Amino acid sequence: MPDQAFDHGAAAQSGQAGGAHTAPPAAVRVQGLWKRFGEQIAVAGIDLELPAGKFIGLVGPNGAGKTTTLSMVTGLLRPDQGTVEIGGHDVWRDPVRVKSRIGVLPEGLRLFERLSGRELLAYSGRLRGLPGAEVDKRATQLLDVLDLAGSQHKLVVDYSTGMRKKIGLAAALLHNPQVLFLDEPFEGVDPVSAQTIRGVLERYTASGATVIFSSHVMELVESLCDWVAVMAAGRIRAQGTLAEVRGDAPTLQSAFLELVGAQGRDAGESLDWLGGGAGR
Ligand SMILES: Nc1ncnc2c1ncn2[C@@H]1O[C@H](COP(=O)(O)OP(=O)(O)OP(=O)(O)O)[C@@H](O)[C@H]1O
Repeated sequence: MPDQAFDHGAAAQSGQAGGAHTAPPAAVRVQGLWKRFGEQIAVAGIDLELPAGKFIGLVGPNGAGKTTTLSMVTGLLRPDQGTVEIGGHDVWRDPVRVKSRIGVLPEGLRLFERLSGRELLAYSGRLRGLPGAEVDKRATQLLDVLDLAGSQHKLVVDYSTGMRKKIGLAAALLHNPQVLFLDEPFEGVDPVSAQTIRGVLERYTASGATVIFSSHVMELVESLCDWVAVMAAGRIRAQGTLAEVRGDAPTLQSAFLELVGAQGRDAGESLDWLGGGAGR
């Protein structure tokens, strides 16, 4: 069970007007977050209030600003402006406290390639301050559940894409964080491994923890998440429960296309050279 005191702090400090029983406490609170890279505004002053104990999807098209947002929220990239609180603590003012309570699986994860999977977990666990015997126990269970036990002594450099995601997930879960951030956790993962990852995450949220993951695969988000934030061109276009964001649309995919203004873009005449027969 994650350390609930942390989330209670969030409830107390998230300033929920109207008092008791109105909304679940915020796991993550983002206010006025901005990031610019030269001329490019990647994140344009977003506000987010992500409830605790939920499976949350941050969705948006390529270049929407999801990775930039998650990097700023998890203390990996300094915002130009704005604040981020996790469990009521400011990520940039109180980074050690916050980082001890979160797990992160970043995009383009860099791992220690010359360690075996088990050594990587042992190293991560000790870095997190866990006793050796506890690290061993947790690592054995995670390797087993994630179907990596047979490859635990293989070097990470020899792992496949899906195996890398799974060992990265194990490292992010080892210290039993209260909030887990995953950037595109299912990208490049086969259906069997995806199902395994999904099972682990569902079990984790069932204990009261929060998962926040980015994706552009709507079917996946629709089947996994109870809460969704839609991002496009650096802004949040909608946030709320799956039902609220979907509205009257038949699927999240169609609601999403409407929200990001991408409906009906087809190639028309512009790709008239493309195809088997004509013009050869
Ligand atoms: N380090 C950087 N330097 C310059 N521009 C950047 C940098 N990182 C991101 N950007 C730009 O910021 C915008 C948002 O990028 P970001 O990677 O956050 O989007 P995303 O929603 O994660 O996209 P995708 O789904 O394709 O991964 C893009 O226009 C991108 O080119």
